[in-house]
Amino acid sequence: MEHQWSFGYWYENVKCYFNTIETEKLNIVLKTEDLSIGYRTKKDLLVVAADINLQLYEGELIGLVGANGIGKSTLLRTLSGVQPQLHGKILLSNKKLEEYKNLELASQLSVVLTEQIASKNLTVQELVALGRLPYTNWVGKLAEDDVEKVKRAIEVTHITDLIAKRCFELSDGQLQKVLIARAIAQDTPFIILDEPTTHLDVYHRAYILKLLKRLAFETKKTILFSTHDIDFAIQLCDKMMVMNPEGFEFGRPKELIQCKAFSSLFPDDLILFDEKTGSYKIRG
Ligand SMILES: Nc1ncnc2c1ncn2[C@@H]1O[C@H](COP(=O)(O)OP(=O)(O)OP(=O)(O)O)[C@@H](O)[C@H]1O
Repeated sequence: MEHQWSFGYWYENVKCYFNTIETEKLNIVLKTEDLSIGYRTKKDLLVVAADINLQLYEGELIGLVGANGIGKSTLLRTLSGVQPQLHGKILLSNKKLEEYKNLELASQLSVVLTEQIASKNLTVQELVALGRLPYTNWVGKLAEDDVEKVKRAIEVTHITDLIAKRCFELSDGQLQKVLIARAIAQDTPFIILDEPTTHLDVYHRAYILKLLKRLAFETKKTILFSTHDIDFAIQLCDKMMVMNPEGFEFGRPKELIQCKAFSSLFPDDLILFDEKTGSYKIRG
């Protein structure tokens, strides 16, 4: 097993872990210490991944990639507090995740997961406005600033023509954009999205990922998303996390290409990673 030196820790299961010096000036938004994720039933324990030591900084767009079933959703659900960790610590803005009260957490972290939403009877406008709930008074009345944030989120996600529709009337791709709009309206320092581009056409995949990139850069938000669009993620992300059966690799896309993180992600009988273009090609 190879080891990688990073911030004074040896990570047993990490082949490549890069965290370049300039990011040390920025605030750490999320930190995990010896995190294990998975599922506990009465009889069994399924450890999906262990020894996850991560530091995510403000203003970073981070893409999480890996093969089907490797544990991306499990990790994102654990980091969002939707399911408990098996072991280790998750610190969000220096405070343990489990110590947050619901409303306080909702002002720090917005989440777009793949689960079906319960509120499909709401109109698009109403669903996006729910993003402001952590900030409104007890009757849920929106102030001028809330209305402006909802309007802006609707505009930047290109869903203005959908606002009067009820959510059950939307296509999967349209609903995906609406959920992203709700997260943007929530205006939190940290955003987690599980496969935000799955149902989108190629133009809107690029559009949404560029929007997330701009949002991270301009508003210093930390945005972590999982994706199977590895090529786009390589082009746009500041950092990437590659999950594989041996553990994970973390760093800038260029650094990960150099340490062959993408080349060894899938069996090479069908596809090969082209380091020059940063994309997969079908074997001839
Ligand atoms: N509720 C659950 N209970 C038990 N095991 C689960 C549960 N949900 C997922 N798993 C298992 O955990 C592992 C990781 O699943 P997960 O959904 O996190 O993978 P993923 O990387 O998001 O996959 P995909 O790319 O296919 O969406 C898989 O082996 C899966 O079978």
